[in-house]
Amino acid sequence: MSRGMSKRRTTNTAPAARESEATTFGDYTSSSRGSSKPNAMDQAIIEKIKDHPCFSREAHLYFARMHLAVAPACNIQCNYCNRKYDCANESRPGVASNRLTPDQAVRRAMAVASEVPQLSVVGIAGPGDACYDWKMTKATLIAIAREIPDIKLCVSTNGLALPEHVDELVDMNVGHVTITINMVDPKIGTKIYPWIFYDGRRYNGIDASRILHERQMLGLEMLTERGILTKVNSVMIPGVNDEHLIEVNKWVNDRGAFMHNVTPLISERSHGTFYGLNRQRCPAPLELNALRDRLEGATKVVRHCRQCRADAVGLLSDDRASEFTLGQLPAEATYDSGKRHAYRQLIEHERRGQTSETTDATIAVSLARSNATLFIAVTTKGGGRINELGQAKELQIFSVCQKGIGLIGHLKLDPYCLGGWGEETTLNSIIEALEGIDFLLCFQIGIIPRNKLARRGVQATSAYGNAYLEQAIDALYTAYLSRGGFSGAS
Ligand SMILES: C[S@@+](CC[C@H](N)C(=O)[O-])C[C@H]1O[C@@H](n2cnc3c(N)ncnc32)[C@H](O)[C@@H]1O
Ligand code: SF4
Ligand code: SF4
Repeated sequence: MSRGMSKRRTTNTAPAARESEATTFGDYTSSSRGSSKPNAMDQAIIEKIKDHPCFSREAHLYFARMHLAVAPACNIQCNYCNRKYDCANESRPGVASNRLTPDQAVRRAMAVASEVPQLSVVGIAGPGDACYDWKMTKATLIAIAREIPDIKLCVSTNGLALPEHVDELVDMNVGHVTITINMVDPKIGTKIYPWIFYDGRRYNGIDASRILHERQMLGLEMLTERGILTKVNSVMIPGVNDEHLIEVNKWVNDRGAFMHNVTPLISERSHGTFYGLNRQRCPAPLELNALRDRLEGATKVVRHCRQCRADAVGLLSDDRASEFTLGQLPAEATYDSGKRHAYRQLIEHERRGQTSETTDATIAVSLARSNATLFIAVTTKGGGRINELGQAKELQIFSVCQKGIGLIGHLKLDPYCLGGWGEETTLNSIIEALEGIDFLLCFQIGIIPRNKLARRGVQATSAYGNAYLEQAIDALYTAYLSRGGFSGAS
């Protein structure tokens, strides 16, 4: 695996799942821990998150977001960010193929809302900072709310300019905000932020980090007081803030953050960032997973974030931004709500189906007695099913143990290697990415790739093709336990 996943064959290593309350709106599908019905959470909050793909793990299977890249300016510098570097094939936060004016953004949103039935959220996640580039953000959000009244609005910010806009966010009915908080100790901040621009002047060093920290905490407290759900993003930077994020988690938990989304640093020399040029390493997936497992408290831990581009469109696992570039938009902006409304009706039915099938499958797991933890990769392009026909754009990685099923993360596969399982380069790239994984569940797989994977210790099977992910993982785990461990793939 490209970012260093080590091989696991243990039966009682640290479980990936937390023992906290679990609902299908949290990070884990419940198993032996009890009900998967959503009554463990306040109904008003469920209403706010149930169709927000980033604030609910379950919702990301069914609902889509779009980012409008209207806010290019930023008031701080992070050592991992370079918004000038864009590769259309690359999915990374802070990059966007085109920066949009508010008018262009509204036209794009109306086109997407007419064509993408799953769309439920429009957000501004840069490419700079939504609260600093406030005029652009505000003009865009007001127009979107007018043209697509039933859409949820969302913004992402580093927090420095957040406090002065909190009341306007409330007035504009922005229900969800993300703040990136990478430290609560300004000394650590000096290793992440070389400067900030605040109150008409530039600050460097410890002063910059101290001001940023104070503003972030104030902004979070203000949002909590006003009932806006806040997700805190933290970038895990090994050797800089990895251990410190436990402390960050406590602070944001105490200030009412709804979710904590620890994401891995993305850093390559070609990005031209300070970290990239200085060879700062990125965390390995299992390292990230271990840190997420250590986060305590009421704040939910996010495991399904895709670290999207500033112009992303669609389901988190199936980006459709290339279908809605500026050049493809109709000159006249019109919005037809028909597809979205029809989809919402269908989805209620689909959700009920998944809940009952998943519950049936989890009962079987609860009967088994074992400490085994398995790491399982699945190919999917959305809808919560194993449904990708051999052309995996990404793999989702789950752990399963007696406590339940946890999404560890996802691995994007090389976009130049998408020809299908039969091609040598594709296969090698997939095998490389699966280092440390016990099973691969896919829609179909030939004998040659299956054997190649087996030689690397990965048992591949298409026996669960088109099944719901959690149901398939539960069934596989039960079968694995019943035959007493590894004994060849089906
Ligand atoms: C591009 S920023 C835009 C919003 C806002 N300026 C902020 O920083 O929160 C969106 C998210 O991408 C993250 N990000 C940017 N570059 C990154 C990188 N190289 N690795 C990991 N996360 C990154 C930021 O930390 C932030 O959480
Ligand atoms: S605050 Fe956001 S946009 Fe600004 S430099 Fe940091 S990551 Fe990039
Ligand atoms: S970056 Fe993460 S939180 Fe933001 S839209 Fe993508 S999945 Fe959601």
